[in-house]
Amino acid sequence: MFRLFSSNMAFFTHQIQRSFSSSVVRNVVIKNVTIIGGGQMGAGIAQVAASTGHSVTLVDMTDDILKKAMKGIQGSLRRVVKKKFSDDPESGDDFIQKVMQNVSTTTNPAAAVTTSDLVVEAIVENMKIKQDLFGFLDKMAPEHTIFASNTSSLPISDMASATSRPDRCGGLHFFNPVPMMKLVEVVATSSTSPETSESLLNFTKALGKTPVCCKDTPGFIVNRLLVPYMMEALRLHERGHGSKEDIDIAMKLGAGYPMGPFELSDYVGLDTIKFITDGWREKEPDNPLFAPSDLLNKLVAEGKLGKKSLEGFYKYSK
Ligand SMILES: CCCCCCCC(=O)CC(=O)SCCNC(=O)CCNC(=O)[C@H](O)C(C)(C)COP(=O)(O)OP(=O)(O)OC[C@H]1O[C@@H](n2cnc3c(N)ncnc32)[C@H](O)[C@@H]1OP(=O)(O)O
Ligand SMILES: NC(=O)C1=CN([C@@H]2O[C@H](COP(=O)(O)OP(=O)(O)OC[C@H]3O[C@@H](n4cnc5c(N)ncnc54)[C@H](O)[C@@H]3O)[C@@H](O)[C@H]2O)C=CC1
Repeated sequence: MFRLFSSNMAFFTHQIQRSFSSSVVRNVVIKNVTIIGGGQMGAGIAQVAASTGHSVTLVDMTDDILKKAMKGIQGSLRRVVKKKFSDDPESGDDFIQKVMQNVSTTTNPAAAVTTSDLVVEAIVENMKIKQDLFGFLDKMAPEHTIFASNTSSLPISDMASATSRPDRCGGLHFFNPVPMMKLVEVVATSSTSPETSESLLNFTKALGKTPVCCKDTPGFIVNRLLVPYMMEALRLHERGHGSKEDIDIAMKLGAGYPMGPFELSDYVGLDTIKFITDGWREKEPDNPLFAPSDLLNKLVAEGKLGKKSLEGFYKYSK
């Protein structure tokens, strides 16, 4: 009887402590956000976080890249306010100014994380480089800081294993273009604590996005379906069964997609798609969904990476 009572007491005490500690964690509102990588995704995430009142530090390797990122954010904000403040352009200008004031830039990641509540990693899709970054930042960031990766395809748990805080690591997978796309996949590994997941979910809602919860499986939900579709479109074209233009028109007008698979691949970046499929093929060499494409390999080898290099499947002007 006593044993039952004491184990019940222990259970209730644990529950009380748990609800107390999780409510404390829940009350930590993410305010200071550090974004590592100011490319197309990092700049977009910085823009949305700054637009929703967060204090953002954007980190990249050179000042020139950061200048380009800030210019991109300003250009994208202009497109947003043109719609949002269509009958009040002065308020639109004020909004842009306020948002830009919420973003600072640096090439020093160690300094950038010292007051950070959340770090969002959006650098190149390479596990070794991401692990090195996570391991380094782990030593620099405060105890409470949550680390999130925007990876398209790599296991979050492998990045978390480079840190001493796997319970405070998770995935925040945004979609391109970040200011327009409503979804964020919130990824929990088997080590991610419920409090971390909840903080990440709350953060995505504060950004005005719709989160879905994902397990730490290859491609989460969207890319596990989108990447095989895109590779199948490539193979269809390589077999000579359709021009890229016709395949794009077909999927837009026949399936209601806003972009066809070749347009979307150029938009995302052919190097990123190659990184993803090469990585998945290494793990599942016999899976025909991840079979290589000569055309994709050739374009990437030629530096034709899509819209960002002004040529991929199609040509683009600045
Ligand atoms: C291949 C799969 C492999 C996956 C590999 C990894 C990738 C990932 O991990 C996950 C991903 O992100 S997958 C990609 C997800 N994104 C998509 O599917 C985008 C599909 N496209 C669209 O939704 C529209 O074309 C879109 C919204 C982009 C543009 O809309 P429209 O087609 O109507 O064309 P526009 O005339 O250019 O734009 C209309 C208005 O939208 C606003 N806008 C667009 N881009 C913007 C941006 N970047 N910033 C701010 N506002 C923007 C804008 O109001 C624009 O009007 P204008 O400014 O007057 O042009
Ligand atoms: N392109 C897309 O549509 C999407 C990409 N992603 C993922 O987001 C991540 C970034 O992708 P993108 O923005 O497209 O790439 P990107 O090539 O446009 O930008 C990457 C940026 O990271 C910087 N960088 C690289 N290593 C760094 C380091 N150690 N420290 C600081 N900065 C560093 C680069 O200088 C570059 O500016 C990748 O993991 C990708 O898989 C996720 C969703 C969509």
